[in-house]
Amino acid sequence: MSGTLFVISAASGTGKTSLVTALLENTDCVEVSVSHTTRKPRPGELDGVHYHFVSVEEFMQRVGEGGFLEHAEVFGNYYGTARANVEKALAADRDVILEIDWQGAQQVRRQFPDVLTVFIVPPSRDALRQRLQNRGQDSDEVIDRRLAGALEDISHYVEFDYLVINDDFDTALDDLKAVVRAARHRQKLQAIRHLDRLQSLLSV
Ligand SMILES: Nc1ncnc2c1ncn2[C@@H]1O[C@H](COP(=O)(O)OP(=O)(O)OP(=O)(O)O)[C@@H](O)[C@H]1O
Ligand SMILES: Nc1nc2c(ncn2[C@@H]2O[C@H](COP(=O)(O)O)[C@@H](O)[C@H]2O)c(=O)[nH]1
Repeated sequence: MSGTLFVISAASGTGKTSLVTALLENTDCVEVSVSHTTRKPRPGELDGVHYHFVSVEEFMQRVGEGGFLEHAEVFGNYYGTARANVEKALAADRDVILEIDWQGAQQVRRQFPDVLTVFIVPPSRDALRQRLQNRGQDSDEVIDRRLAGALEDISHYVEFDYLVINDDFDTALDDLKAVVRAARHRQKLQAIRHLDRLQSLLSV
């Protein structure tokens, strides 16, 4: 495998989907893995695009078959990353982004020691609440539950390789792009891609 695997995590509402969407618009050779979830679609969410929306029975069957690279329960719903698509993309030298929570990130780290993990940090609790409210897709009860979960999410920041503060959107996007660019220059990957050049430079 020579593509780079990225995990991008954040407390719900911080802006990771917005940042990843903007990143994909002008970055080649990177794709985002579409997760499976038992959560019901929000208005405007499409099956196969935002998530693969499945029943609890179907989800559990896939778990039993070992079809998920990682899976977790978040806010009372199940979420998981299909193993096959990720492994295929990495083998084709494509970078893959997993937008998953800290529980999933822990599982991925154990299987892919070279994974690069990024935690997106909101500017403040008030800003996070405002973003969840402005998004207008969750009831007040769900927003309260997501804010309560945010503290647990944020307490895991120490486990991540990079922290990006999403206060000003464009600054955060630039920071995320810089992480992706730097990852592509890691010695281990560059040595594989430029082996002929390196051998020729070193030949006597
Ligand atoms: N830097 C920013 N400043 C202000 N608003 C922002 C910023 N980044 C994102 N938002 C807005 O915050 C809301 C939440 O963003 P988004 O849905 O991308 O969050 P998320 O982290 O992916 O949440 P979830 O995990 O619940 O899917 C959206 O309405 C988005 O437009
Ligand atoms: N462990 C995983 N977590 C996932 C996955 N897909 C999404 N998520 C996380 O769930 C919450 C809530 O997402 P929402 O779309 O319902 O707001 C958020 O933290 C996501 O990062 C996954 O495949 N595995």
